[in-house]
Amino acid sequence: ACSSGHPPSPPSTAPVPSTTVPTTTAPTTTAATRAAPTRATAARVPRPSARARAAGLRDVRSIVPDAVIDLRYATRHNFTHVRLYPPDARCLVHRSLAAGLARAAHRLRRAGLVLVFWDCYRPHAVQVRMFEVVADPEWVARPTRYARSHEAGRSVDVTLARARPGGRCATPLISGHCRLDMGTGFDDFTPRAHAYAHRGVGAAAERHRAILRKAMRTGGISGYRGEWWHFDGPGAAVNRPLLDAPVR
Ligand SMILES: C[C@@H](N)C(=O)N[C@H](C)C(=O)O
Ligand SMILES: [Zn+2]
Repeated sequence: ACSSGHPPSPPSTAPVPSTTVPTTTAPTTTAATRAAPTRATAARVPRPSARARAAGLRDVRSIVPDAVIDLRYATRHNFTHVRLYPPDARCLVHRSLAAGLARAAHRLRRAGLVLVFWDCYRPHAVQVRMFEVVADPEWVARPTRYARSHEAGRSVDVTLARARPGGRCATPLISGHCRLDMGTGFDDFTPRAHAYAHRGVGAAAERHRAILRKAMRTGGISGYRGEWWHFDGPGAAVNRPLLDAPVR
């Protein structure tokens, strides 16, 4: 469930310099619809805009340096088929998610895995547009007068990839990593996307979903039963004033 607000603000910062690693994309995507995901580096991450900082938002790369950033809503490769964010959008999360994400990423790292971020803070106007396309609160939170969940920067959409894979990828390569099989792609709004779905979800995918949930839970971040990729940080369900922060 989510919230309400203002349209995304105009750009206020220069594009974020980050390491862009060539990627092999899923066969169904094309260069025209898919921006290259970026892999966070240990290099200094530029500060988010003043408005984002005032809202308590941080660039996730300053929290999880090895995160793979694949913001689908900054491309047309998403369920709306429209680019909803500027191409240089960043993954911004509220500071209340920082410790939990760092902890989850640490646990995954020890297993040779990295977090891939599909979505983070989401401006209210984008939530409104999404709900116009899929008006089903099970899949897209209904916008209200308040900021919650993604609109408050307190929820993330994530998947897993294996770092430094040896050999070929059975699943698409992303920034030199093999994405793990999770049973469905992002925003697959079918029953197979339910976090605990069994029918039509392979044994490996079920295992991978459980690994992701467990790591996030270690960081106090709860999975949403309705979508295996959606996770809520502390206080995500609380109604808060709408944020007026740009996504870059
Ligand atoms: C749209 C999907 N990625 C998502 O985040 N859904 C939840 C329910 C939301 O909109 O908050
Ligand atoms: Zn989500």
